Amino acid sequence: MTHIANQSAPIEEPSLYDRLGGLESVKFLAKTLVQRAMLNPTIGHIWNHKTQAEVQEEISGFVEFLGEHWGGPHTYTGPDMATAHRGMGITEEYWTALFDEIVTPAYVEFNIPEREAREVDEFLRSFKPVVVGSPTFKDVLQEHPDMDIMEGMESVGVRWPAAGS
Ligand code: HEM
Repeated sequence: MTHIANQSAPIEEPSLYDRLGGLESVKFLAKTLVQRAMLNPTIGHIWNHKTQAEVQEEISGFVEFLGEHWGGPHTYTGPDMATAHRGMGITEEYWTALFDEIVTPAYVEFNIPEREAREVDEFLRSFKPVVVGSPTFKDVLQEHPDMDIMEGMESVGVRWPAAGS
């Protein structure tokens, strides 16, 4: 008598990526969130001077980023989140608008089950310390008109996120 029947591989939980519905769902989520962010009265201005290509690239990068973290077949090659948002001037108010007016309502509207919605929400919110609080790069320059732009805000002592945060 063998025990082969008991030795089957443990059943692997499907990834968040698959539970959300795979590539089409993640793409839809990424493009809808960015589209609504651009149209939002509180944060839309951040995209005022973005070109079509820049916005399209941002969405592709967002899909790669979410796909990689959520267990999909993606590799994100863009900048880390602090670098991507440093100098953008994202405030607490903008963050609240993003979640209260765009992200949270989307869970209900797109019938994302409670467990998946919670995982998506925890994931997105975990980036708050490296998305919120940077001054705009132009504000830093105006305060330090002789700053070497290529050396960045760090060169005039503006460190964001602050070390250890
Ligand atoms: C109010 C909050 C936010 C605003 C206004 C915002 C805005 C932006 C903008 C305008 C870009 C494009 C940068 C560029 O063209 O160089 C960008 C990049 C990006 N954002 Fe956000 N963002 C916010 C929050 C978040 C959150 C919570 C995440 C989740 C992790 C996120 C993920 C990304 C990613 C992955 C990119 C890089 C895409 C790439 O370069 O490949 N953002 N964000």
